[in-house]
Amino acid sequence: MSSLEEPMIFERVRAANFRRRSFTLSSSTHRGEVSGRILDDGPVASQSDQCSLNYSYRDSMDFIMTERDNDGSCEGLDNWSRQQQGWKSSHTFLQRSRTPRCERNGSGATGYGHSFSTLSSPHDFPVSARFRPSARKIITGIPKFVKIVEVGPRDGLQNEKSAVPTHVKVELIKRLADAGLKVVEATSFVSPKWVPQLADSKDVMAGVRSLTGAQFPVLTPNLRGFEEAVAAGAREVAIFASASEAFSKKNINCSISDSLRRYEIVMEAAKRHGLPVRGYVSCVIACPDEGFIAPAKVAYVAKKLLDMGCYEVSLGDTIGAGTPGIMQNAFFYFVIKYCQSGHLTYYFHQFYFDVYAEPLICQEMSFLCWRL
Ligand SMILES: CC(C)(COP(=O)([O-])OP(=O)([O-])OC[C@H]1O[C@@H](n2cnc3c(N)ncnc32)[C@H](O)[C@@H]1OP(=O)([O-])[O-])[C@@H](O)C(=O)NCCC(=O)NCCSC(=O)C[C@@](C)(O)CC(=O)[O-]
Repeated sequence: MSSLEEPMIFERVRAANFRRRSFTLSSSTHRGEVSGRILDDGPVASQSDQCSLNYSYRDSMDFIMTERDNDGSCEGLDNWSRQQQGWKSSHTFLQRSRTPRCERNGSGATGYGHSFSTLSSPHDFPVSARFRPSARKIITGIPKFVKIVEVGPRDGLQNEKSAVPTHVKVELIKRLADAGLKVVEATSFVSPKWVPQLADSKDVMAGVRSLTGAQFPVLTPNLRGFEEAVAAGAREVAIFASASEAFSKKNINCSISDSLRRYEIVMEAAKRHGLPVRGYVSCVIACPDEGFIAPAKVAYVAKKLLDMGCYEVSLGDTIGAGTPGIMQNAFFYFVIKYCQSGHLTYYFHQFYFDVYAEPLICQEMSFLCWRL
């Protein structure tokens, strides 16, 4: 067991904070309503299946099920991806408000401090009988331990309106590590035109390079970022793709497929340097522009990242759209099914906790759901 895999008493977390409460999720965009309860010991209790989905979510699932290759590869996903080009969910969000978490000079954006109505989603669509046992197994099989990846110094500070002085960032990182966090994402080596808040990444790394007892991965969007990160002393990097085309373009100014090609190059360089690479997939449940994202798209991008060599892929619920129902139903089963050899984590934001578990943990963090 590595130092990252610290046991955490999950039952205690649940018992202390998951309050029983009722909720109703409804949508005016389609005649759907999903209702249920968040239970102390499990997620959604019931669903009223009145959803009328006007795109073939089930069909896409079946397609992938049948197209999966005998050797376990996911050529079927590639086929599906090609066939679905231009696919758009006809669903839209009902958003009570959408307030970008940051003002940026450029158009790069991932910070969506959302507060929106949760709707019945394609992910809430009841899974067919043959999926059910595995889905249950996934839910009951988690987790023996929890891995926390603290991303505040990076994801948090990238959204600050005013510049945080470098020494304050370094002190924050030190204190987070002192508090026992074993992985603290320190900064990003991205374009300062896009994220001016993290323009001091080299100096931040200089301040934390000598720290021991924790890992300090950094985000690298391209080869240039990777090389600068290595020169600054980074010993682990992360690459970040998206399951949403719109988000990919807004965040890193390229399509999903271009980003994957770019990351292949970063990965090759990382292998030469012997550096571990973590992967992110943003918008795994929903995108602020595209609406709900098909799990197949998520599976496709996650698998690509794992295949190219990421030791772990974090599934980013970027705008906090995940609900217990979504988790219980097709979504994770589906993604896991096609990333069988991989290691997946669930990346959620404080929003999730606010809604479902009180601000138990007041940091954005990744949550180790299961090990495959
Ligand atoms: C990817 C690019 C660079 C493409 O940006 P671009 O404008 O398409 O690329 P470019 O190659 O034309 O470069 C533009 C300028 O940036 C420079 N440049 C180019 N690369 C670098 C670099 N590495 N470091 C420093 N500078 C760089 C480059 O030299 C050039 O400078 P100029 O010639 O105009 O003076 C840009 O879009 C970018 O930096 N985006 C980063 C956006 C970002 O950091 N978003 C937040 C992180 S992702 C996230 O938060 C999601 C996550 C991980 O938390 C999970 C979740 O919640 O979903």
